[in-house]
Amino acid sequence: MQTSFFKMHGLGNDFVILDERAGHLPLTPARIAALAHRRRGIGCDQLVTLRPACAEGADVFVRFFNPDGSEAGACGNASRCVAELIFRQTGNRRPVLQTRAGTLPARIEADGLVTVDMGVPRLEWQAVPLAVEMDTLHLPLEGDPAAASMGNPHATFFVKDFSMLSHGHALEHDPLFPERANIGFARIDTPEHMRLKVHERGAGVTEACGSGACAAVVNAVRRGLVQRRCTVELDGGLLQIEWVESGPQAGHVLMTGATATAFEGTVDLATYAS
Ligand SMILES: N[C@@H](CCC[C@H](N)C(=O)O)C(=O)O
Repeated sequence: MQTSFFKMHGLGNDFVILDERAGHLPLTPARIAALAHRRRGIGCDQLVTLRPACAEGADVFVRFFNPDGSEAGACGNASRCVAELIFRQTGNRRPVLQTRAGTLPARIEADGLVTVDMGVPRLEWQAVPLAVEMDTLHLPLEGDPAAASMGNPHATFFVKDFSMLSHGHALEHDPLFPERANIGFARIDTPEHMRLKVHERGAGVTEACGSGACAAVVNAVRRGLVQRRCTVELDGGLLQIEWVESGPQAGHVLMTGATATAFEGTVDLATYAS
């Protein structure tokens, strides 16, 4: 079964994008993991599928899968890549993406960067989710992280260096996080600039994590460490994040950055584990 795909990335956070708008593909967690494998498959941080939208005003329904086969409610960089793809296919500079985490309006900027409105962060312990009732601004873990949901669960540690990165896997699986969590390590350089590395749930350390950047800025603002507009420097490049204070988008988190297409191809799904 020959299926065409796009290979795109946002700051080196890379995606295989499969189009299911003309019919569902036989994708299982095992097949997704096989396709995402770096040596035996196409290789990606997330596999993304496009289906016809059913939410009013949305152009496409987007789903995100980690290389371990698990599904994520949100993926910021993949959302920006899909917005860019829809723009290329339709000329629409303001595509709207339906995701499990909500309907996300996007915008292709005049300079080619792509902005996605990631919606309003959820800060209640049940929404992250956390295992028991607690203050999401101070989790009872060594290093005093804060938690937030951007449609997927994040914990942010504020650090002086990145020596804790190797603890990412153990922290992802900490019993505090019943659905596991993406673990960010943020070094605050100035109130307008932070350096961030993220161990992603189901994927490991990636070159960039868009939802992780949004969560890090939200948590840093809550701690009084940065301004609501902040540049986040990831291994793969820069994201501009704004947690909007007032106006019609008040409370929403906007993320702007570059996207790129690496290549397009076809793959025979039948040759991958079902
Ligand atoms: N790369 C992402 C996040 C992908 C999903 C994440 N690993 C999860 O399981 O929640 C991004 O750019 O946001």
